Amino acid sequence: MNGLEIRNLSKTYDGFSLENLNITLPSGCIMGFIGENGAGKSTTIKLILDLISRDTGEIKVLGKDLRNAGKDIKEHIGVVLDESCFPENLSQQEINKIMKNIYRTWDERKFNKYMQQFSLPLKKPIKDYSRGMKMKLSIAVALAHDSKILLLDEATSGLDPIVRDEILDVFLEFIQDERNSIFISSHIISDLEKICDYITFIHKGKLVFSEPKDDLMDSYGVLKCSEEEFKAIDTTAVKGYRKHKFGVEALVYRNKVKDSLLIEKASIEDIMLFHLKEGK
Ligand SMILES: Nc1ncnc2c1ncn2[C@@H]1O[C@H](COP(=O)(O)OP(=O)(O)OP(=O)(O)O)[C@@H](O)[C@H]1O
Repeated sequence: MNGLEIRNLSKTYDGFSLENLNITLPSGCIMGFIGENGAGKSTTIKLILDLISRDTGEIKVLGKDLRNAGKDIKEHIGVVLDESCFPENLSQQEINKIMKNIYRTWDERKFNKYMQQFSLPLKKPIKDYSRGMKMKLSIAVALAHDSKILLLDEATSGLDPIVRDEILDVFLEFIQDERNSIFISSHIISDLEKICDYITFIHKGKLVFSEPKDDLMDSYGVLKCSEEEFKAIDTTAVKGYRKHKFGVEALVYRNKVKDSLLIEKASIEDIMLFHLKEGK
């Protein structure tokens, strides 16, 4: 079964449209969701959760449309949005008590394990937490109710590199169970490159690509060459380029460029940035 399926999803706001989005996230996989500020990532995640209403299209989470799914399915969806939504005067242990009443699937032992692992204080009220501490609490809650899918909107922003690395390990551990999956938006593309199986890129509300990370990294390379060498290349081999003082840097399809030219590995960030420079 797929963790997430989106078919022909559209939503229009005054001055912005998310158009005809199609995404499939198989179980056992992590999908990174990337795009510039205002591309439509949070809108998509809110649409998936049915927090806002879609204009057209189909969305299935764990095989069900959340518009008419019962409470059961929601117990298995872990969500972290980019701001904390817990009452600020409560401590982690008070949150624990509340969650026990909200989720039949609440696993107190697991929650406490994460509280220890993330070094979160037992009694301090959340209002006195740092931003990173609030994020860690939200992630622990998302993981502690037998979630089968995590929907994460900028869940690691504001965390330092050491904590982020620790959280990425927690995510990798989570998908060891092949029934589980993760859909995560982030501007920290190097993090996504480390853990994701699929990368989905949207730009101005439109899907640019949604593909296995390894396919993207195998297909593209960064060519560094002189202007003369660049002019000699088949234009269909070039996805985007920039000129600088010493020549040209271009994102190219590896199999369309002759072997004698030096092609370096392209990062996901390169692939994203050069797609935006297409034809320039
Ligand atoms: N409730 C709303 N009413 C009108 N426009 C909205 C509303 N919510 C979002 N938008 C618009 O939708 C567009 C996409 O916003 P969204 O928050 O989905 O982007 P994003 O990709 O998550 O950006 P960021 O990386 O900055 O978080 C923006 O132009 C935003 O102004």
